[in-house]
Amino acid sequence: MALSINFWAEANAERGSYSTAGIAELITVEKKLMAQMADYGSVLRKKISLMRRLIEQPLGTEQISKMRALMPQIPKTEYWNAMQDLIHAPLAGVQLDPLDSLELALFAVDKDRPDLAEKWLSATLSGYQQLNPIEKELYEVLNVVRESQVTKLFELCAEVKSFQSALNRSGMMLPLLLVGALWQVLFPACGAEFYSSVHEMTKVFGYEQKMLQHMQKFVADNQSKLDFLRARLGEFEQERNEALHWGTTYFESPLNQYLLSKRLTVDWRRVENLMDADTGQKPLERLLKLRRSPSMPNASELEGAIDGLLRLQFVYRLEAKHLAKGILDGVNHGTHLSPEHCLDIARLALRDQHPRLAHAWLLEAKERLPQQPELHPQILALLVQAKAELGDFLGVNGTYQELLNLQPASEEHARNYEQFMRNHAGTDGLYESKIIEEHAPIPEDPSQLDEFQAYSLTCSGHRRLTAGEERHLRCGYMTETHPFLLLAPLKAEELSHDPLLVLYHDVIYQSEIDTIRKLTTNKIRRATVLGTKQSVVSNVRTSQITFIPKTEHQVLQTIDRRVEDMTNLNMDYAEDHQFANYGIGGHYAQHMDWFTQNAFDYKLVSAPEMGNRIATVLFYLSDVAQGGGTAFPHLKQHLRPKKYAAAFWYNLHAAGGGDTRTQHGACPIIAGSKWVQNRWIREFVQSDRRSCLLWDDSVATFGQIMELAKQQKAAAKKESS
Ligand SMILES: O=C(O)CCC(=O)C(=O)O
Ligand SMILES: [Fe+2]
Repeated sequence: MALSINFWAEANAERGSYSTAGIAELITVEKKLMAQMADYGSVLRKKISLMRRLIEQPLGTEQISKMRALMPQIPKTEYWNAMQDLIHAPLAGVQLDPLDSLELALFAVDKDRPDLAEKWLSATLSGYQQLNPIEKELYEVLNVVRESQVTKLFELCAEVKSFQSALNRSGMMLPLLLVGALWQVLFPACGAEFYSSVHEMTKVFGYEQKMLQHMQKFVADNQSKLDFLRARLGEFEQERNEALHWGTTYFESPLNQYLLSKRLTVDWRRVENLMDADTGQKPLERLLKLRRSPSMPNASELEGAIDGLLRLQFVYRLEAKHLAKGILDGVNHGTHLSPEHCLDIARLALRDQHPRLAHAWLLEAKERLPQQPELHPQILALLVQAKAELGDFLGVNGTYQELLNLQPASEEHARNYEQFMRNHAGTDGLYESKIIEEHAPIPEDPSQLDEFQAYSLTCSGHRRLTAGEERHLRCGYMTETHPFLLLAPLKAEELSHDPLLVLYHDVIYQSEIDTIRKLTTNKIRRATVLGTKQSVVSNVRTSQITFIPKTEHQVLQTIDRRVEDMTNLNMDYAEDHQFANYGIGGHYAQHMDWFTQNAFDYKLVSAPEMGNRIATVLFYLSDVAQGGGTAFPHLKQHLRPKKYAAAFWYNLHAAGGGDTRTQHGACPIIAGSKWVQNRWIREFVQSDRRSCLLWDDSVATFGQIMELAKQQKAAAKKESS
């Protein structure tokens, strides 16, 4: 262009006026000029077509696919390290593309650093605002950076920040949201069984919060995509309606021709690209990563949760109708169960030989049928089974009728009903109705109780000492075992004389508990019990435990000195400190702490040279909102967990044999979380502390015990005189 203007200027300057020759010359010049222009035009056309190709090209797909192919080759750790460094980098002087800043912001969100995420989101926004309109549109169409999304992310960061500070305030697990950096620490390799520990549950509860955020992001991304598509749809429809309205004259307008071709080329391509885009892929990947983490409860843990619920129901004789409304032992927890929940629980109850409980849950499921009518046949089919097991044959008959009315075409129901009628043909019971109680009646004669029943009834308070039996027990201050106790006597409450069971109050301090909580963080694992030949995970004991040697912290040695005062036993011969946490439904069924000969034979006992567990001291490191006591069925004692208290009992007879009357169990937790510490003191060498009897007092007759008491009394009298 510059060339042609100069040309004209030069021509005019030289000639000054237009002569014929001048005009002829001018025409030649004009021809040259035209040729130049044609050239220019072709250059321009080329440029335009190039630009069009550039614009119409599916944006960067080739490069993206090449990059994607390269991605797996990039060493992940280096990439993460680089990102890690970058998110902390100061912003001054850094001019990043908004896409890059957004990537860093998301990385920071992933690392639970909402503060850093906010910094990078601000950079994203300012970068975005500096884009020209075409670039902005490009970003929008590609759905990579949108102002509205960035704003939403800002809100998310603020939410995460307030959630974190709320957790800090409530003293719950602090690193709940620090998913990225603490991934390894938080996801122990053995996997966590969340129902067995509230501690674990608070952790996965935190992960669920993250999952919700990913889901929100997924919905938001797809929403933006749909919003864009819906807007285009509206525009296209409107243009088509106009065209239809005008008929063929519509295409006579070059403008309309242009609009239609533009739509069919560029606009539709954009729409296709967007429809084809993997919107929400990233949040989906993050969600999947969380869901696949070993901490996530799996089907067996779901069963464990139901198992825990059924245990609570059985042990505390709770009613399904209350449980389904969220009322646990009189306390309303504000939860409501659906027919499907009730059915799931009933199915497991039936499988685990709790037909009474199954029956009650099925009635609850039936009551709620309007919510999920499609479950009706399944409920009735299970009800038939439960009623049959409980001998309510008239009920079975009626339920079959209901089922056949509901699904008259079902050959299976007809076959089962026929079979049932054949089996019971001619029996009177078929027409007898039976009232089914949710819980079996409590036998009047305690000798009829099996061990689990006795333990359960002790937990629920149905089995306890009479006032007469309690009369002999004493409370008081203990000062004997150490001179120091004269200054700070131990508050002791006697719960049983023989075997000795004492509850000490205020024998551990909050500062010690705080240290213990720090020592046990991330160490607790699902507890096992001794099987016949090995230690096994079992529903008999659903807690999480860890052992810590006393050398690990001064506080453990201080506690042991106190235990020595409480028991007058030599703490050199004690096992490592055991800490346990029980979650909702968590329990430890009736057991004895002492080892059987079998356990010694199979070498299941650690440090067997120290002998058997002569005594136990059980510290309560927390209160428990509901349930979670320690039940001694033989002693008819139920100890409510009381923070700072500790129970002490001898496990062995004075002659060394295991005392079966020390059988005890940790009652299931209804609500709350229970922390305890076990000190298991071994038999060797305690002879100077608790003298061994030469005769076996475990098989002593009443007469022998009376004789012994008499001798001891006489000896004491002699000593004091
Ligand atoms: O947690 C309790 O109440 C009892 C625990 C217990 O008996 C044990 O760990 O051996
Ligand atoms: Fe125990």
